[in-house]
Amino acid sequence: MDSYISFKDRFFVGQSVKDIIKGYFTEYETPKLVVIHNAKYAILLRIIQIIILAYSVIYLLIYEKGYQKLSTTVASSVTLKVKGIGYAYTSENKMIIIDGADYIIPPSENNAIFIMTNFIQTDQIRSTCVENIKLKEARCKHDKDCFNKPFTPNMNGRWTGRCLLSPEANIVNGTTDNTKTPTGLCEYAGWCPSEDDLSWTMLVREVLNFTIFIKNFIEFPIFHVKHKNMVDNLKQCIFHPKTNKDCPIFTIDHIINEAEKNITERDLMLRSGGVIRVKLDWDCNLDRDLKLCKPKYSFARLDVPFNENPFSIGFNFRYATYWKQNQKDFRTLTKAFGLRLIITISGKAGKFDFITLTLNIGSLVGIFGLATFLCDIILLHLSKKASIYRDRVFEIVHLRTRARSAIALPRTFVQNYDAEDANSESHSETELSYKTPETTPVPPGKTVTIGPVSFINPIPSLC
Ligand SMILES: Nc1ncnc2c1ncn2[C@@H]1O[C@H](COP(=O)(O)OP(=O)(O)OP(=O)(O)O)[C@@H](O)[C@H]1O
Repeated sequence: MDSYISFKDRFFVGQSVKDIIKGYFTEYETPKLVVIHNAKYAILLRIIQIIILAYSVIYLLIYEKGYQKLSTTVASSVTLKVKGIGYAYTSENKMIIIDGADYIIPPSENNAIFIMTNFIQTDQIRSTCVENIKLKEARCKHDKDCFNKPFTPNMNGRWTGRCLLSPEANIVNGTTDNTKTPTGLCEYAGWCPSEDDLSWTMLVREVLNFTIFIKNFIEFPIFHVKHKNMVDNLKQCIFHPKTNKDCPIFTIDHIINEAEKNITERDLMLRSGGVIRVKLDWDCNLDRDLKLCKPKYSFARLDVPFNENPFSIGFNFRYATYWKQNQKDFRTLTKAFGLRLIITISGKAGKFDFITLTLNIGSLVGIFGLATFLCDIILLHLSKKASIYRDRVFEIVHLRTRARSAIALPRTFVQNYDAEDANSESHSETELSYKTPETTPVPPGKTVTIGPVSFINPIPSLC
């Protein structure tokens, strides 16, 4: 019995494979079109088609430059140079002049620059001295208070274990408190005296008038195009958003105003430092003259505003310069506050490309088919006589009684049939009409013969 079934199965499988192969070489499928004679739906279809056509051609092809090959890969180099003379007053009210070599630290950086706008300088020598009064852990009454103390991040040297009585340590709210046992401060060995950042800070004046030259070279490697942000006949200039847009030299005032609109915040940025992002955005149409391709400059503040009371405000760092005198080591410790400008370059370029154009036109033709799809949905599901249209569009094929049920209705029948409203619409061939593919739900792999026509496995329909 089993062997009989397996033989039968094998026979049918073999037969099916044979049918498929035979069908593959003797016939092919082509979609059948149904002409819908109905002015209302035909007009709706044409309107949708016109909208799609206008959107595709005007927006996608022309406005979005669908005919161009795009590249966002850009190789770039930036050099920055700041010029301007500033000045500051020392604690002795002496004016000192500060130039570019003083306030640009370090002299050169990659895609960034630091401009010192405020600083604290402390001349120091290697020695032993009293700890900074700001350090609570350094307060002591006896030497043992300073011995074997754990490390604290703000200590200025290695503690020697001695407690130095210090009148400063008894000052509370600006007055000396003589009621309590006099307290002292621990002694440390290291660079003395310690820096006092509550003391005199030297604000660099005239910073807002400093100018920064942003020199940018770019390349779009895909198109082998090189370009720069300087026009050929560039003369000494200062950037102005309306009158001098091509000038790559900006005042610090312009940059800080663009990056921060609040005047108090701007003032604090000059005192405590800040970080500003400078963005050069290139958008080049390589089908036009390369000279027309210019970057857009934008400035934004990156550090947290002071009014949000962040854990760490502004931007600062310390550095030291060393010298020797009478065989003794000296250094000047500088705590520098200032503006750090970070430059970012982004860009895209487009150039006419036949392959891109062909591919985009292909996609647009695909989108065009959306009009018929939308009309079909309305006609077959939302219209009053949807069931009548559905009967005409979808053929139901009964395989077992194929002679009776597998009917492909003749075209004359379709033409004579009043689909929507026999009184209001005629069926002449000149009437507005559109075509929709007709589909027949037949189980996959089955061959259906209707009169002289055979077909295999049609694509499943909307039904
Ligand atoms: N920050 C700036 N503000 C105004 N002009 C600047 C600035 N940086 C450079 N320049 C001017 O732009 C021109 C080109 O500068 P570049 O640095 O390429 O040449 P340079 O001869 O090395 O400049 P310089 O010796 O004056 O620093 C020079 O005339 C220079 O003075």
